[in-house]
Amino acid sequence: MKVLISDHIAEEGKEILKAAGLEVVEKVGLSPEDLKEAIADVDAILIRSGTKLTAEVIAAATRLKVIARAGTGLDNVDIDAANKRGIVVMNVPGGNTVSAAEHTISMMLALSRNIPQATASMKAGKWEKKKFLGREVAGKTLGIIGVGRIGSIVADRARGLKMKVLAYDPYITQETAEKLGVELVDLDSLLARSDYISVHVPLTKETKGFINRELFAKMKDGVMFINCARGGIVNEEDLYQALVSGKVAGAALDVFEVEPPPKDHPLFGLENFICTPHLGASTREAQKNVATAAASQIVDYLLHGVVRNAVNVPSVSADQLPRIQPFITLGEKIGALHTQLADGPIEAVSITYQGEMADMETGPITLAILKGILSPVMGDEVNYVNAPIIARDRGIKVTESKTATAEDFTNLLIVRVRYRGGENEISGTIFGKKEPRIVRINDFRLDAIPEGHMLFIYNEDRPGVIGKIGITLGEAGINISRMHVGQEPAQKSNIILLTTDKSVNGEVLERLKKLPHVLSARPLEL
Ligand SMILES: NC(=O)C1=CN([C@@H]2O[C@H](COP(=O)(O)OP(=O)(O)OC[C@H]3O[C@@H](n4cnc5c(N)ncnc54)[C@H](O)[C@@H]3O)[C@@H](O)[C@H]2O)C=CC1
Ligand SMILES: O=C(O)CCC(=O)C(=O)O
Repeated sequence: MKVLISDHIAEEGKEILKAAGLEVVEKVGLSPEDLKEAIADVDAILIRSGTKLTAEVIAAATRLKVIARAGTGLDNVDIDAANKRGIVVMNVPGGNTVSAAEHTISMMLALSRNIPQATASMKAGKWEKKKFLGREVAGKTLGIIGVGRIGSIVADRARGLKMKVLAYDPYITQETAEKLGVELVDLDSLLARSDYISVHVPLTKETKGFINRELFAKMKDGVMFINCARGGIVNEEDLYQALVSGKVAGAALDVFEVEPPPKDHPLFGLENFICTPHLGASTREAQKNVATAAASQIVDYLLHGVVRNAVNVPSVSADQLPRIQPFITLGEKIGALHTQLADGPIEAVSITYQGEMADMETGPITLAILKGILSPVMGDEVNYVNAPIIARDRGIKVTESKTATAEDFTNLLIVRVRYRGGENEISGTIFGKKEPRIVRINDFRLDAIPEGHMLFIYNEDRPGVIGKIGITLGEAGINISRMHVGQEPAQKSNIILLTTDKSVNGEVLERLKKLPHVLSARPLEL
């Protein structure tokens, strides 16, 4: 499988991809047309903020399965277009948080002490000591808009600098604010009371153009303003006016509405404006973190089907992942088994998580079950992203429930499927730490490893049936590697699950079906 790297990514990330046996193609700085060509035959793309994955580019990516962002923001990716194509979009939230927060603090201090301006002045041969009179941050008030991952680290560092920190974030609780040592206030109070204001919200429909003329007017005279979050949150024209009028004494931007901004951007002409070219995450540490995490996520998804940090699929947290991964495999196998056992189109799926599973993140397991159900019919067209959409479009009703106890097992996954004309129930568990087992099919108890070419036989419980099946397969040169027999004494019937070295079909299958006391035989691929 092939991975396209279209932005500058730390070497450590590339090494992870190569070590996993993936072909790595590196093409940085492509035009949209060249990107469309380069993305056409890759299975994954690894990007930062430079690559614009528009709907048009995504439409050209006929093999693409995963977009991984070595960083947080995904505003350069058309996620709706990816959803429609069943492409998993992943990011690495948190990997560059400290770097972005430190950059914000650097911007605040650089603004306060005129460091960029003084550097430029000295390099121009001047010694303008008087001109660059600064201000201390100690004892001043910093207003943080959006106290998530980055905003809260900025708050922590600012408190270390002896600043008073106000926060506006309608989505955090008073308790969280207290833990962070910030005073949670409404937006107007923050604007009116802060000497410095720093924005740390995501760019959304709600926050686009959020910091505008009206808000600047409500700020303290001589406030200093910093945006290291996303361009577009601040109206750049309104910021320009506020800087020219002196309402805002200084502003620092790391991010712009259009990146890179036009060379003649009006803000560049202002002495009290400083900027960096989206450098918040550009540290060795952050780049190593995000590149290795994004690369591992690509490997996990392409090679093991495990989704981490996906924005369009419920993610599994890193601490839950080792626990949940075997259940994802089990869920997918049970789903695929159901479709192959159903004698008509599937109408409803009812999933019960029992025992220790009940307190896991079960969302990804449900997705895996749906993917398993749809895969035998749709092949590669279905994945963890589009499985619930396809299921819904096909009128498959999905319900989930959880119970803390699980009969004789520590964990039990019970999937009941109603198809037109009947119902089947399959239960599975994980033995040890990661061995998936099918432990019940309808009323039959068994202990089957769900993998490879299998044969499902339903027969009357009479002596000699198993021997005849073995002989029939042996004569056809088919080797049996495992056999599981489940008994239903009340009905005097058995099910036999065989694992074979080849798939069983055609004439051999017909001969098996005609054996005395064999009621049905069907091949399964798991
Ligand atoms: N300059 C750079 O290189 C980097 C920039 N970023 C950007 O930094 C920003 C923050 O990132 P994180 O802290 O990781 O995000 P986060 O999701 O952890 O935090 C965002 C916070 O904003 C709050 N929020 C959302 N809408 C709001 C609104 N209308 N008003 C007030 N608060 C609101 C949320 O409740 C949340 O607490 C994002 O825009 C991200 O794209 C992230 C990494 C590097
Ligand atoms: O990759 C970068 O340099 C930008 C990082 C960023 O903005 C993000 O992670 O959201």
